[in-house]
Amino acid sequence: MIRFEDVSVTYDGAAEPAVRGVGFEVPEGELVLLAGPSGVGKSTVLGAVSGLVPHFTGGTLSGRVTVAGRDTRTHKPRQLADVVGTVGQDPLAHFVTDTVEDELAYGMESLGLAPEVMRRRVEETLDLLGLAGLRGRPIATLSGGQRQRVAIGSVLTPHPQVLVLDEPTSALDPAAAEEVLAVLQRLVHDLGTTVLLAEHRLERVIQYADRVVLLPGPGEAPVVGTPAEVMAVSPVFPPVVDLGRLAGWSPLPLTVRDARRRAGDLRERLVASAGGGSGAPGPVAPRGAAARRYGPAPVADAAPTAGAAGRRRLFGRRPAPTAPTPHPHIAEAHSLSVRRDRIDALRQVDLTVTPGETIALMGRNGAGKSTLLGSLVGLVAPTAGSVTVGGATPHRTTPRDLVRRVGLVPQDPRDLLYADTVADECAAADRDAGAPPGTCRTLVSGLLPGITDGTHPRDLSEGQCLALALAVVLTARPPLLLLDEPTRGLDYAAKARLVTVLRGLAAEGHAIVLATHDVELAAEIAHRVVLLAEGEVIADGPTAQIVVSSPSFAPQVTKILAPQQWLTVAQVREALG
Ligand SMILES: Nc1ncnc2c1ncn2[C@@H]1O[C@H](COP(=O)(O)OP(=O)(O)OP(=O)(O)O)[C@@H](O)[C@H]1O
Ligand SMILES: Nc1ncnc2c1ncn2[C@@H]1O[C@H](COP(=O)(O)OP(=O)(O)OP(=O)(O)O)[C@@H](O)[C@H]1O
Repeated sequence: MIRFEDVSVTYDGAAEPAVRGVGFEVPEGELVLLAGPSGVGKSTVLGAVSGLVPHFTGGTLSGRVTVAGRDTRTHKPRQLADVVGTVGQDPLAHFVTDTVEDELAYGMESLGLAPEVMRRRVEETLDLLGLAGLRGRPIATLSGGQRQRVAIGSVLTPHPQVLVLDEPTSALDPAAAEEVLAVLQRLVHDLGTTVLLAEHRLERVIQYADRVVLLPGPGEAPVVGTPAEVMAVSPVFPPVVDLGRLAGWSPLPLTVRDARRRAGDLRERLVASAGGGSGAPGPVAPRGAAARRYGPAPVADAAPTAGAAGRRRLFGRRPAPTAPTPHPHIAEAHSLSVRRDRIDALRQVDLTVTPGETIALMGRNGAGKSTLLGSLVGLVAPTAGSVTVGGATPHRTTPRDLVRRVGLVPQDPRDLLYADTVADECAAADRDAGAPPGTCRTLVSGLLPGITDGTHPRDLSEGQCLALALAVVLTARPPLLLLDEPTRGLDYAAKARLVTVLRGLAAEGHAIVLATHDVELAAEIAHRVVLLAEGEVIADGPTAQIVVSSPSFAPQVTKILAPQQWLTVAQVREALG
């Protein structure tokens, strides 16, 4: 159904092709996962299927791409629209109408479908994607995940033969991601739809893939095979594979279920090695007041078989006793309520943030995470209650004053980027922060190598764009750092580097609050998880305690090794010595 023959794409002005010598085929009725590191060319490959590359992006495409027999170089995207439905990485760029219902109908209207068919399919899709409650809402008022669901719904309604999806679950909460992937699988199985999907969070998608096309590195030819074959050699792999490699399991398990069946011996080895040694490198306990409140391991909940030393391994180092320095809270919210239009986005939220602690805000799409971050940075004013950051009231503080207290990397990192080149953006960030020249650029390269100075931020891949926005904000080293979904578009290696940078900042006393659906990231880095539901805080406590007890928010390693309570592969590796 989709065929690539020796395809190379070179963007205008680029010294090297973005992808080179790509050849693979996707048969009708298969779900194929396109995987590979950030910036390796996944979106470029997807764009070549829908015709956006090169018709909209410019550049030259050599070789041949055909979809349902049509050559995408000689057919413009509009001439492929009856066959291919595409969702890009930026849902906002995708929308043509103003409301949810209109958006779901738009693609069908352009294809001239009968009104009764349109009506039925809109209703079906609203139900399938859990959008019924939002049907009349203006798209501009939706949360990030709600928008992503609408974008996916709008390409499903015309029932295209081919779906091309770029990180379709990047803004979705874990349960919503599972629902969307189950819907896609049903289309593949029941209607014979062909799906080509790029995704970084392989732990979410690998079990749905019939085959994987891996782009291992820039300009390298793809590796094509079954998920198990490709995962055995891939430079990007989910925690379940990482754990399988560590434990020497063969064949490698790809799902939590398969791994659990193999995990008996590993659990025994972990019990046997729990006798001695030092603590494990989990989220390192914060200093000062936060350490007193959240650092010590939650002893009562620790694994019954692991003993005291083991418990220390599971939950991170017990903090060294510190003098009781009076650390003021860097941010506080008291009975904070925010009403947006007619929506109660936050209800009576109480939150304190202490220097040195890293907090993960988690919860369903639309739960109020971005609104809470927006309140802390003055973008959203409280309807009732109060919020302060560094003693100031954010929405009444001038931006100049506020940047010394708090920095936000927003859900769409492009909102932060204004300059025409990466170099100019970095120079401006250094100037604004009063940092030595080169500070921002060093951070960019440290997070994601391979970004060139002269590139226009608009032309960066999703992960590259995020790395730049992160670097711009990190250059100012704000005492309170807010990150909204900071791992979209980032591969596992870039995520690990981000974790290192953030741990360093936390160790120096910066407070970090991140809104994330990435349970693996929360397990790696957060001392504390605050769970929101419908604008209310429904849980607030040490990460291990909150995520272990939740089927939605538990990371893969926790699920595999339960009832022992491990969070990350790094902890297991350390424990095995
Ligand atoms: N329109 C464009 N003009 C110039 N260069 C571009 C353009 N689009 C992408 N690039 C470059 O091509 C390379 C591949 O980008 P692409 O977006 O295809 O990667 P990706 O694998 O999808 O990345 P990510 O995982 O971060 O989304 C990157 O180096 C990027 O900077
Ligand atoms: N500008 C706005 N006008 C009206 N309602 C809004 C606006 N922005 C957000 N909302 C609504 O407020 C609620 C909270 O949205 P918010 O963006 O804070 O959620 P979130 O937890 O960050 O979601 P996601 O995980 O999808 O990013 C949602 O119901 C959303 O639809």
